[in-house]
Amino acid sequence: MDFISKNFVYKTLPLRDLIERAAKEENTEYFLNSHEYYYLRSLGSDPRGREIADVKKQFPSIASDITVPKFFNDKDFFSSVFRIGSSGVQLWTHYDIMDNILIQICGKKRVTLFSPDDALNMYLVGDKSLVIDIDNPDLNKYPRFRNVKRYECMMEPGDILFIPALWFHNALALEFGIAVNIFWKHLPHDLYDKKDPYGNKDLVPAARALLAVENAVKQLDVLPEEYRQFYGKRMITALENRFTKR
Ligand SMILES: O=C(O)CCC(=O)C(=O)O
Ligand SMILES: [Fe+2]
Repeated sequence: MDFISKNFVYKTLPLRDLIERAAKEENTEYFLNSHEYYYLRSLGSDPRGREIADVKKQFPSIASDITVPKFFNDKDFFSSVFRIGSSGVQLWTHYDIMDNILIQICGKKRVTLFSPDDALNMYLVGDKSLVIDIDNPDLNKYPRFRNVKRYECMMEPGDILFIPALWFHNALALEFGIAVNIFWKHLPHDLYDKKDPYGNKDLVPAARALLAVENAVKQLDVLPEEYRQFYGKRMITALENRFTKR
C-alpha cells in the first residue's frame, strides 16, 4: 500500500466475505479486479470512527479465542485491532504512540522495525515514512535511509511481537494473515489526545510543539527569501543544539 499515490480504496464487506476473498489470490466477486488485495484494520462500530476498536466489543463471539498476555494493567488498555489481509499486502512504515503487542494468529508475516533514533533518516510525513519500498529504496531521493539500522523478524502463527511506542514498523504479509494488535497507554493518561480512535495522534505536548514549529516557520514568510533561508538555518541549528543527532 502506498499512501502517496493512494493505490487503495475503502470498501465495505461482511467479515465472512472479506476473509474468503483475502484468503484467495483470485476472486470471481471483486471491486476493482480479480487479483485485488484486501486489508482490514478494524475500527469501533461508530461510523464516524469515534469509538475505539475493541475485538471484545465488535467481535464478541470470537474474542475469547485470544488470550491476551498480561503485559500491562487493565486500566491502561486502549484498543484491540483486527488486522486481516491478503498475502502480499505491505503496510507502510509508520510509528504509533502507544506500546503495542502484535499477535499473529494465522499466516506468515515479515515485520521490519527501525529505532526512533533513526527518525532523521526516515523522511517522515506525520507518522509515516516516505520510503515506501524499504527493500529497494530510492537512495537518490532518500540518501539518509542508507544509514538506518534495520531489525527484521518473521512472524508465524502464535508469535507475539512487542512494538514499543515510536518504533517504526513495516508489515509485509507473506501469506493470508489474521492478526490482532493491542495498544496500551504506558504513560500518564492525560498526555494522550482524547480524540484519537486510532491511537496514532502525537502526545498532546508533542503535537503542540510541532504546531508551534510550523507557526514559527510561517513567521519568516514576511521576510525576503535570503533572510527566510538564513533564519531557517538558524532554527535548524537551535534545534540541533538541543537534541542529539543520531
Ligand atoms: O500487522 C500489520 O499489518 C500492521 C501492524 C501494525 O501496524 C501495528 O500493530 O501497529
Ligand atoms: Fe502500527
